[in-house]
Amino acid sequence: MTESYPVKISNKSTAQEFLDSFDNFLFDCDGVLWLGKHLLPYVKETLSLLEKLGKQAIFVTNNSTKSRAAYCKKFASFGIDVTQDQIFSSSYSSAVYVRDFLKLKPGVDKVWICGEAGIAEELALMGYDSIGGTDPRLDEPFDAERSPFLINGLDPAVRCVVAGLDSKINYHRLAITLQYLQKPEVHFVGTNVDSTYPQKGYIFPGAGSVINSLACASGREPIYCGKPNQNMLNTIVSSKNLQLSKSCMVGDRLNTDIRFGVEGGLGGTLLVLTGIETEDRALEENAEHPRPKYYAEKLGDVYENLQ
Ligand SMILES: C[C@H](OP(=O)(O)O)C(=O)O
Ligand SMILES: [Mg+2]
Repeated sequence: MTESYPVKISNKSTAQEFLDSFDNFLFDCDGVLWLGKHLLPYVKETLSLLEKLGKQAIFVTNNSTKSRAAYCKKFASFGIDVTQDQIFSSSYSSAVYVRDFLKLKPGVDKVWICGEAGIAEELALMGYDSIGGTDPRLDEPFDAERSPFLINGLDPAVRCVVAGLDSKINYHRLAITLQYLQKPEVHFVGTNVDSTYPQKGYIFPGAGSVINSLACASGREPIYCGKPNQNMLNTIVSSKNLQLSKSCMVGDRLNTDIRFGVEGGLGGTLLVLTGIETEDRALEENAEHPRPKYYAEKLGDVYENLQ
């Protein structure tokens, strides 16, 4: 099926056509709604407009640093009311994978985390004990003769490593995570493949860059649970009973968000240029990623062009 040429949302008629085409909007977060602590222009107004029109908003982030509950608090800090069941984070989809696909036994099998608090929190909600992660002893400089994670021996109950974005990544965390990955019976799960992470005025290394270093050292490839993995979309579609043709994925990255929407058979996709991608990339034909159906300078252009 040939892709239609991407339509830029830049006036009233394209904005109205876009809104009228869908009932459900799946929003990526980093690079679409916000850049770190900075809410992007007219995001709040756009979400309010969708609510007024009776449209459904769902939030789908590859960022595993927070749990869904912590994301509710982040939305609230911007004055946006969101319930936990509207949020699907890669910390949650990774915990679902551990529970439903790996079928680890809660209270018996443990998880070693190379990542932030969101992963441990979502695993704990499913009854799993985890070690590593934000344990402050991992902040210490690495010394094989002194690391408590080595001198006390590896935990034999660990059956899975979950790795994600970690702003406190260091050699200690990488070294101990590798010890667990050297055990073939320990599963290797990555929360998301994103090579970079957009912040206001910067692009920083993403989870994929951290996880790739573990893949290189261990010679193993992880299962990635975030976008574009369709397990994540299947979880959303079934729990929300979505009509695919009336659903649109809104993202800032072609090889995760737009691929997720196109491969998931959604009715459409919108690429916004406030995160990772550029207009040239939105328009180029590239075997690496599908083109979006729509694109816009920013999400808020949907609202602004209707005023
Ligand atoms: C950038 C990505 O988050 P998302 O854009 O999926 O919210 C991530 O945190 O790696
Ligand atoms: Mg993003």
